[in-house]
Amino acid sequence: MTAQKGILADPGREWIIYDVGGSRTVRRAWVPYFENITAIIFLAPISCFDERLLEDSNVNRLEDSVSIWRAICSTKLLSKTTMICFLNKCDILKRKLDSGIRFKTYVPIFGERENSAGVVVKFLRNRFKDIHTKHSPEKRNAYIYATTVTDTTTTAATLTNVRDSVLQEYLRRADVM
Ligand SMILES: Nc1nc2c(ncn2[C@@H]2O[C@H](COP(=O)(O)OP(=O)(O)OP(=O)(O)O)[C@@H](O)[C@H]2O)c(=O)[nH]1
Repeated sequence: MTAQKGILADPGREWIIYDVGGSRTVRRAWVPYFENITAIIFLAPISCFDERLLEDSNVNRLEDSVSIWRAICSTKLLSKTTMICFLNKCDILKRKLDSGIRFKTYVPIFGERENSAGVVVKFLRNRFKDIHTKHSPEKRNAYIYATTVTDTTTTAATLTNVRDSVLQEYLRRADVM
């Protein structure tokens, strides 16, 4: 795990940003170390729907992201943490779908829906949201964004929304307590 101090769309206020990539085992192992953190931004690379993990060729990469998201959402230590999910690499997803690769070949429950980026993103947004609702130990909101983080202009706008969502959630909880 690498840690980096940074400013997240909020001059004057520091955030500690942790990058917790790595192998499948490492990705799951960090969860208990994040008790009491304010928010998690989970990046799910949704363009990987037709790829398999390097470390385990039996596992689809999108399904791996779904299962880690489920594990994070259901972790009791993180029950007060605001969950933010970036459905990332939308540009690569669009390129793949436009080239004729069928999403339903890899995700059969997608069924006969239209094979377009908009429809796939909507489907995945609902899937990630449903998992969050079903598995959260306590009632809370999830903030799910479709992103292409290499597009720095739209990502700056998304991060401003994220900051506002985190603040609103923080204030809402302070009010409730
Ligand atoms: N086109 C595109 N490239 C991206 C996007 N997000 C990250 N990348 C690139 O993808 C490469 C891998 O970066 P990450 O995805 O952050 O790294 P990672 O988590 O170790 O790798 P993955 O498991 O492949 O996601 C880098 O070259 C990034 O610049 C995106 O939304 N669109």
